[in-house]
Amino acid sequence: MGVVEELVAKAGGCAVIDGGFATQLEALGADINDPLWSAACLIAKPHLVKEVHMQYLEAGADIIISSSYQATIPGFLARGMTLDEAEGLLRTSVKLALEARDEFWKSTLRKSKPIYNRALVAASIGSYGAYLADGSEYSGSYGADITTEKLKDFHRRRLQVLAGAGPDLIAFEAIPNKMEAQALVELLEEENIQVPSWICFSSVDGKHLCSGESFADCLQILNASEKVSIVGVNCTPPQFIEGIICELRKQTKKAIAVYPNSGEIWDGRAKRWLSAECLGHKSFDALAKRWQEAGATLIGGCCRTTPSTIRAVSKILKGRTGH
Ligand SMILES: C[S+](C)CC[C@H](N)C(=O)O
Ligand SMILES: N[C@@H](CCS)C(=O)O
Ligand SMILES: [Zn+2]
Repeated sequence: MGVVEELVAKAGGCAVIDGGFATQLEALGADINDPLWSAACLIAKPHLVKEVHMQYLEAGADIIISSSYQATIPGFLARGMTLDEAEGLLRTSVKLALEARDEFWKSTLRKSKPIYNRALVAASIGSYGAYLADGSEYSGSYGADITTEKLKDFHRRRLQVLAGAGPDLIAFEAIPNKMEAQALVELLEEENIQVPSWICFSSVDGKHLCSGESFADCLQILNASEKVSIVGVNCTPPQFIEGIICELRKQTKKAIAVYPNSGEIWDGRAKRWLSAECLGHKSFDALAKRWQEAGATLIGGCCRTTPSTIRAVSKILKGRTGH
């Protein structure tokens, strides 16, 4: 059994992923209005990065995702760093998550009735659109010049460095189009990455990827790869998740991960969240139960969800929680 299957089994059939990372850094006072977004904290506020990981572990997350979503080598070079420094910061993102996991696990083992699982650390890799810092992870429009080869070149070194930093998983997050899915699958093969991966898409209509392309077409690409253990969606409004799980279930036998955002909408130009009516009478955790029943085995939250959200999700999915 692989590490993920083992964790899912230990968690009683559904593992809990953490919640919004960048937005929780912001809630703790970090300024992430920056082209590097949350990765700016790797330079300026690494202690806050670790604190957010700790908050999600305490809330009951079985999987924590590193702070590297928008941490890229070209992004750090544009900040005036050397290549060594840029690669060092990528490693630091994984190191901070591993340290938080290990410290939290050690403290848990000292308790007489441990209620937690030893969490896994997923190294985050955001899309090319995240690096562009213009909200294009929600449009999937990368322009006519972008090719699969260019996307592979963009992702290659970061993937090598993060995979070598000792995470349990690689989490490709908010992938908005089919070309990028193809590039990632080819890259995992070319680099012969041994760390299991998930590829999660973003959607703004609940029926297609953000680009308008079909889940069925993308799943065909992912199904052909043994390097991709888990498929799913993240940073997508919660009201669309149940329908997407049903669609994914038809298209794949791989495990399904879902970690939607709060339903608020990101204004990529103004760089702020706009409120939206979306949950109706249902709470996020009540929806999480339905996502489990629909067939997702890894469930958490993305932007604007918080440790309280994850505590409630953990409680409803496992009947137990942190404090
Ligand atoms: C998931 S979105 C809210 C991330 C932020 C975006 N890449 C930006 O920098 O504007
Ligand atoms: N893991 C990232 C995803 C952003 S869409 C975060 O939560 O900040
Ligand atoms: Zn998000």
